Amino acid sequence: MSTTKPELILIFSGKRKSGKDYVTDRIQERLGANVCCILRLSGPLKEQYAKDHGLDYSELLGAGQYKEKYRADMIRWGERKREEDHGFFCRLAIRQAKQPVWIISDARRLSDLQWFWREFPQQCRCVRVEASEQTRLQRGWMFSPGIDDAESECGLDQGVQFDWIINNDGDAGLLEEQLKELFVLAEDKSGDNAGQRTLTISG
Ligand SMILES: Nc1ncnc2c1ncn2[C@@H]1O[C@H](COP(=O)(O)OP(=O)(O)OP(=O)(O)O)[C@@H](O)[C@H]1O
Ligand SMILES: C[C@@](O)(CCOP(=O)(O)O)CC(=O)O
Repeated sequence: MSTTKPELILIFSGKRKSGKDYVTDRIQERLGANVCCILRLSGPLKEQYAKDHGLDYSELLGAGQYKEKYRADMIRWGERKREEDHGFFCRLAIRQAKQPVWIISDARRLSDLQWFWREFPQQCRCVRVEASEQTRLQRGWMFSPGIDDAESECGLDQGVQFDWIINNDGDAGLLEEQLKELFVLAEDKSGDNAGQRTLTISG
């Protein structure tokens, strides 16, 4: 499979309604879509799941309640695919990526991180988005047994050395402050030295 080699990969994780999409959208707005793309591991998963089950793919991608009706079954469906091939969704997610900075907005499992670290040992940085339970409840989260206590939500609670932990309980100013270092790194990596080399993904 052919893609374009990135200069920096920011791998985001965080609990439901912590604000992964919100924070990564803000970063892309700041860096610009020519420099930074947002890649969702759940994108190809939801696309195929929607086709197989006659569902609305764009609704599954959104922040509303629609996807929550199907979440438990989507998790099981995706885990069956991952058991056969750990890198299955990672490879699909990066297919079209051309920008020097990639944001993976929804890592959930150590196997996702391991795949990226193996393929791109120099480029990966891990970012955790955190918000209190109270904030997440206000954003529409409700604890669901079998989801919030399972690997999909807890797989990266231990065993990862995060490069940044972003608290997303506060206002825009507080968020901006916490993203400063990350912007400096991304702007540095996407500057003059941002190469456009082609690489081959194995496996
Ligand atoms: N800092 C913030 N300020 C205002 N609204 C926010 C902020 N962070 C998140 N939100 C809002 O909270 C809701 C959930 O955020 P988001 O969809 O980014 O979370 P998520 O972690 O991607 O959630 P999930 O994985 O459950 O889909 C969205 O409606 C989003 O706009
Ligand atoms: C099925 C799944 O990909 C849903 C992710 O949805 P979202 O990122 O919370 O919108 C979660 C998983 O892969 O375990």
